[in-house]
Amino acid sequence: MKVIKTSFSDVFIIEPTCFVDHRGFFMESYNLKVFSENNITNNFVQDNQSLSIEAGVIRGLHYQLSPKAQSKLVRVVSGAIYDVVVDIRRGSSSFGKAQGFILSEYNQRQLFIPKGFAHGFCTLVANTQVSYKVDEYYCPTNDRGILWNDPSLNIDWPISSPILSDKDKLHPTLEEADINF
Ligand SMILES: Cc1cn([C@H]2C[C@H](O)[C@@H](COP(=O)(O)OP(=O)(O)O[C@H]3O[C@@H](C)C(=O)[C@@H](O)[C@H]3O)O2)c(=O)[nH]c1=O
Repeated sequence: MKVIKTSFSDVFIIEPTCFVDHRGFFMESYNLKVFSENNITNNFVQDNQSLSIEAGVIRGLHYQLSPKAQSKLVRVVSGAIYDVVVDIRRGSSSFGKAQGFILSEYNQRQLFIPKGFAHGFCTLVANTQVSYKVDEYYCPTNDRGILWNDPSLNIDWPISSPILSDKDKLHPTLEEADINF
């Protein structure tokens, strides 16, 4: 299992070692010891999974307000996504900066996202299932979002007319958003 740095000092790509044989493959999708050795010491308390039936579904950009902020460990069980993080920590030198990563069933890459980032993804193929661990329980009253196509974020989404939830159509821009980290 490799832990790879990104342009954000505390966002990491995790690359599990995949053992392939004539039956298929085996991999460890999570290993507490490896994470601890890399100073990722979150206590994950909930596992989530979503299915998006179509390519071109965007979910996000989501976060939970402090004290219910969540770190996330995201992976793709089937299909592929363009996974995006946005630094929303006021005072951070990278506040408002976004970065995207391809996670897929083929590269088996995972993304570790610390508290203080908004998260969203676009499905690149039909029937994409995303699974992720979080280190704080879902809290609807602290659930917040930022508009997926906020022009200030310059996110290079692979699609211009995505399929969105009603909730995700109505989020504010980062400038207007309710943020406290
Ligand atoms: C996120 C979540 C939702 N729900 C419920 C609320 C709602 O009725 C239904 C669907 O919720 P949503 O529309 O928010 O699901 P979705 O748009 O898939 O939300 C997810 O998007 C990605 C990008 C993330 O980063 C996740 O943390 C999460 O916010 O599931 C839970 O019960 N527990 C949870 O942890």
